[in-house]
Amino acid sequence: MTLWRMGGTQKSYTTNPNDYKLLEEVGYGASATVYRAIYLPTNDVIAVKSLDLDRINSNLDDIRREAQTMSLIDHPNVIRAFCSFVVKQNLWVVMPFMAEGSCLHLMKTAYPDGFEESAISSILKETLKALVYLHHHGHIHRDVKAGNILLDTNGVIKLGDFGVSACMFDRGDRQRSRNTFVGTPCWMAPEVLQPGSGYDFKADIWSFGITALELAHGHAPFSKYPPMKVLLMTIQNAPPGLDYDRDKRFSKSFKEMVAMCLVKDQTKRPTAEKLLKHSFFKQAKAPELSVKKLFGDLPPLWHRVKALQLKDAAQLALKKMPSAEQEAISHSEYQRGVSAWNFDLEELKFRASLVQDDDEIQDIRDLDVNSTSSANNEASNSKAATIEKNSTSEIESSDEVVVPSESVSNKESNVGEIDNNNKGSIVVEEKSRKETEQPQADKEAVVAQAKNRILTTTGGGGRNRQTQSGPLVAAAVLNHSKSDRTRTLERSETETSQAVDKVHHQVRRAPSFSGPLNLPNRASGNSLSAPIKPSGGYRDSLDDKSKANLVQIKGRFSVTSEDLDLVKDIPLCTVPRRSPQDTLLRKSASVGEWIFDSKQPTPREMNSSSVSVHNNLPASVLMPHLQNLFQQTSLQQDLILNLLNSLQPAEVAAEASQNGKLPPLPRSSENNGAVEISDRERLLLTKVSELQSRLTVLTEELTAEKSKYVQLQQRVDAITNREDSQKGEADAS
Ligand SMILES: Nc1ncnc2c1ncn2[C@@H]1O[C@H](COP(=O)(O)OP(=O)(O)OP(=O)(O)O)[C@@H](O)[C@H]1O
Repeated sequence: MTLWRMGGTQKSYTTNPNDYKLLEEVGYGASATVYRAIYLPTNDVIAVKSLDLDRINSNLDDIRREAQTMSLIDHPNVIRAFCSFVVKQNLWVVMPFMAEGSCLHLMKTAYPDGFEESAISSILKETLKALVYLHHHGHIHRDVKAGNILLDTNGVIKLGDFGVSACMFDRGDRQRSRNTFVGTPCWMAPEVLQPGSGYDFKADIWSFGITALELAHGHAPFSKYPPMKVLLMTIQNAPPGLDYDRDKRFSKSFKEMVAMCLVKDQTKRPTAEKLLKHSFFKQAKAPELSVKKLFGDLPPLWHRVKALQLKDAAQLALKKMPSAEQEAISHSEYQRGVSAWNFDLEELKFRASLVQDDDEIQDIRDLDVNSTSSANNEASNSKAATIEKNSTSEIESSDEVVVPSESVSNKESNVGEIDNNNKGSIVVEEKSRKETEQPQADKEAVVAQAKNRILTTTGGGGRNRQTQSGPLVAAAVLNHSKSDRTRTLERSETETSQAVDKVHHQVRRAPSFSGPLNLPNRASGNSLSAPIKPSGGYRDSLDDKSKANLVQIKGRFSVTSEDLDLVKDIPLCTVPRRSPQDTLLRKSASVGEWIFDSKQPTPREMNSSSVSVHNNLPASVLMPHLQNLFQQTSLQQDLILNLLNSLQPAEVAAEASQNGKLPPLPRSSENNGAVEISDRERLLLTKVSELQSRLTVLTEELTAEKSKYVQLQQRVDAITNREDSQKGEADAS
């Protein structure tokens, strides 16, 4: 039996599981369940964190090395492990019991809209002290968030969960600047997403800023979105912050402090030490004055946890209900943006089924851009202009799914067909890829790699099942354990994530990525080819060019399809042409009315020989392309028709007389116009074939002339040679 001494005190704990009596569950994370427990030899109340080793992908050497480093930690604001040992397939980590749980639990229980500023300043100050200490000792925490800020009944605040912490000063294969991608998406700094660029302790400052927003609003920015979306938002959007107008209840110094943390350029973020000197923290009260009162009237932690679990379970059940019922019941939830994400799920599912890997990210990019607030640069962030709520509300009210079309000729013809009131219909937006691709090339690479990282979790190293023989901070064993998550405190996030994961199911099987991520260091070669739109407000942010490219807007959907390249490869004969009559009748119709119209002929119903050219493509892939092409052709037809109709007869007659006596375009009634246009088309075709015949004849004549010329040249050469030889003979004689 091994005895371990608590840092700074004389208390010792054994590694014999029989000395511990587990009581209630007081928390659960991605890979662990935390219990209130009694240490029987002394009757001390402690916490035991039980980690499922099956879910920990880190090898034991890493754990041990981390544990050794972490065992040196001794700070009043940093939770540390007393000891740890293996029990069956679990690793038990013994640590002090923080009777009020985490700030996240507290907010979920009683402060859904966040804490008041005095409590926030105290909580953040204590957390920052922990970071100063950790950074000073060469540690990056990498998982700073409200869920890891623990409170006890006396108002003591400790930063816990070193599951993903890293030691910067380690030797060997470790680097000063980390290159592993670990953390919780909402709290992750942009540079953490940069492949290969590495990050340092400033990543914790970003997470600290996000945590500040979390405590202020009751949730982290973007927390309702699936992880991949959060990653993209973090990269693309202006940093979130406190809004000067909307967050009136918070002081200027709080807003400034947050803005200082949430600067995308990590070099411009202050160190923890410097940040601690900010006026916001100077004013902070002692936690026992400002924090203790937060949980005065609340039931014991384990009751709260139980209630939260039940609530989560109920929400989960609600989400499994059929959508109609769900929509009726969860109106308030809809307003929070959860259902808004679900709203176009089928749409996304449809798209996910037909597009390769990269397209799914484009969906999100498009939605991201649409959701971005007017805050557009970091300078604005320094003024603490928040985009977080803006983006949320934008997305809540936004169902855009963007369908890009590369048919330039379609552009103007449909501009202005805007119906903003028609929720759920489709926007077809023309985009010049060149415009967006070039300036965003780097970002694309980053996003692609980030995406690949998300979708490919690290494999674990060899896993031994030996008893740990040294003091081990809970954190140490959590490293690399975040990939296969079934439970997380933020269940709603998980559910959202699951919903989106469902969408991505046909593209690849990915685990739920809510909560901390542990992702491979190396990006795969699967690069992202689609452009990223620059940040900006949703529809208002469309620049003039984009507006000019807009084919049609209906409702909040902005549906893009990158698939028209594929369409180009499909023979035109596979596309059923609508009658001109149909064209006239339908030219104002929403694309959305037909593009997913089940009555449209399926590829099988079309010319089977043509389709067989693409028989390696499944119908689900082919169908939308054909529909797109169908649409394209129809729109082009409409455009030609409109142009022809707009021509004056005199002009047409003049043109006709100049160019080959085509009959003038008849000004006809709506009824017979289509037939007359058809005649004209036929005549034009005849004219073209005539010209082609003439061209052929002329080409033949030219060829004949050329051969004549060659023959003549040969004869001239022969004569010249003969003359030369005769002259030579004469000279010789
Ligand atoms: N010492 C403790 N005393 C009381 N409650 C605790 C303690 N440690 C953790 N908890 C509770 O358990 C929850 C989960 O713990 P922890 O964050 O360590 O698990 P995890 O698997 O690392 O979670 P995640 O990785 O999702 O953050 C915490 O959010 C907190 O509410």
